Amino acid sequence: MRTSIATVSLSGSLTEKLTAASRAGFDGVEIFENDLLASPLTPEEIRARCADLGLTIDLYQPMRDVEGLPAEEFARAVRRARHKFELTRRLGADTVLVCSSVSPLAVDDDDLVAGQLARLAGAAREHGVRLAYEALAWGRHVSTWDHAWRVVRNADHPALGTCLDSFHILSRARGPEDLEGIEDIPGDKIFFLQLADAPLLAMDVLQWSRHYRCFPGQGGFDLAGLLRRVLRAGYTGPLSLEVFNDVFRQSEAGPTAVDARRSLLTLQESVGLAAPPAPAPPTGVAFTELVTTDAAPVAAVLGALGFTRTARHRGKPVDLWECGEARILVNTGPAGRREGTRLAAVGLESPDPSGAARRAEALLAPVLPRRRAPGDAPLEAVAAPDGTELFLCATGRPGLPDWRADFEAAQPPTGTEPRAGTEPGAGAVRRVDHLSLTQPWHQFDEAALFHRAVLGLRPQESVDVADPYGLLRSRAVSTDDGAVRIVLTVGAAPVDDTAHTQHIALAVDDVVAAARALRAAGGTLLPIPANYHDDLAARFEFADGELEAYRELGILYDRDAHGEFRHCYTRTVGRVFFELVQRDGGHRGYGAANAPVRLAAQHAARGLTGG
Ligand SMILES: O=C(O)c1ccc(O)c(O)c1
Ligand SMILES: [Mg+2]
Repeated sequence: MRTSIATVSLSGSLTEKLTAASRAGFDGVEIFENDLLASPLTPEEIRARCADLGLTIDLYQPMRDVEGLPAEEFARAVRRARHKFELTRRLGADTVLVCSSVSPLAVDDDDLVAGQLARLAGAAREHGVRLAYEALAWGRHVSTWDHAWRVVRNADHPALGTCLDSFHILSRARGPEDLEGIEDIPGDKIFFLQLADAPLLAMDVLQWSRHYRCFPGQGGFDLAGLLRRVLRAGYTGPLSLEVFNDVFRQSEAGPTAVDARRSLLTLQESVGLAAPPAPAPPTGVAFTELVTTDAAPVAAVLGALGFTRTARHRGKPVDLWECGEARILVNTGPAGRREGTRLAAVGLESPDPSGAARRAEALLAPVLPRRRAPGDAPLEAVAAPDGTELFLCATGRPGLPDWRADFEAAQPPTGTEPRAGTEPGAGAVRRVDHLSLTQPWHQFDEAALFHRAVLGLRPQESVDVADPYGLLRSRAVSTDDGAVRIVLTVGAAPVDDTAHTQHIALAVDDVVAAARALRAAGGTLLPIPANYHDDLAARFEFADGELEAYRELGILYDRDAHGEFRHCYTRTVGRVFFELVQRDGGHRGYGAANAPVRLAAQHAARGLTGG
């Protein structure tokens, strides 16, 4: 089916919006009135611009407060409407959207509304256009899809149909019973379908709609369920995104349009209207790559965590450090990169690297060159919205390129013995428990959708985390078995350095032993205030000596219905720090309850070191 996007969903000038919609692959646009009024282009020029860009204009909108009016008011409304109909014709569009009235003058009289809509439709037809009547969820008298449809049916005019808008429908639906009957509307009387999702918020519906709409799959509505009903009704018009969102209004139109199309493709896939290569969810973390201009502190932390440098890249200044199944690449080149230390790439074990890359490509993810340098193993890689490079790996799988082929065993440097003070095994790092990646503030919803749609990870609920200097939002995406867990985090505004951290959480069997071993090897743990442990003592019962060990080492504790979570943190190097995690009994969380204390402790630690 054809895809379309309302210009109100994108930022910038009308020209910028049209260009972004076209580049992202949309077939058409809805022109929002303000975008036209503010444009220096004539309607004919807008029409020509769209044609040049390969876009049709599928809708002009909105017309407001034109129905259910006293006679004199209605006569004025018809005059206004004729101007809009003519404009719509000049744009080369054939449909004008009419929102249900919010005017205090509007009368609660369905027959009057139907009669006036029929007269407006008659006038519209004289200009070669038709009217799509949409119930705003806050309409004065008409506020539900079935009410709008009843009026349209009773008006019985060929140039009058209804416009279904998923936000207005689903924001008011108490359950599937409120959607029953959509599939019985004659398909050719559904003149238009607007799609928007939204997070499930308990708030005034107008504010909710105007500020919090998001692209399908980024909120809590069952868009696929609604779309199936509309398709069953026989609707054949465009699938059009109409998203009012404060963040998108401030973000670059190009990436937003790509995010929008990815969302729509994923929705189309879920109802059988598109068939990108099937998802091949990752089965583990092959490696994490840190890029640093300051290798010594990174090596010191990794050494204290029990990692050993086992191999070096054949052609680049990249070291492989390993401990258990956890592998970390430390990249110290090329010179002139951004200062500091950051997590630049993640290798994900993929059951089908090329299939996963083809899916990513079909869902508009930037696919990176397979070889980064001559001689490198040809690895499939895509870029996440935040720029993190995601390599799709087949470690040790015969017949497929192995990233390790680029590495040769390192000569153990003299004097680096295995970490001092470790009883083998007790606190040893086993593997990566999770990665936590701070997203640019305007890409949080996009990131969650990307990881779900492109990688096949399942998003969990989003949680708010208080930071002393702001509020973070955090949302985990993971495989069902927990083999890959990524926590996406974002600050409420452009973030400072601390909020912009990334971290690697390492799974251990015994976090107390791991923390002691780290200290014995010269590592530093993030100190946690005594008040926190006093509070823990009041909330939980611990075995003798347990809490004392947590106090001493800065270990945090959490519990859910499934099990327990014990964790502590290293110092931060550049943007990166490490967490040691003991996850027992199938605990599903990430220590979100402890995050405010951790964030405050990190701010305090930064103050102390002045860095
Ligand atoms: O918020 C509004 O006014 C508005 C306008 C036009 C629409 O199609 C809509 O869904 C909402
Ligand atoms: Mg709408």
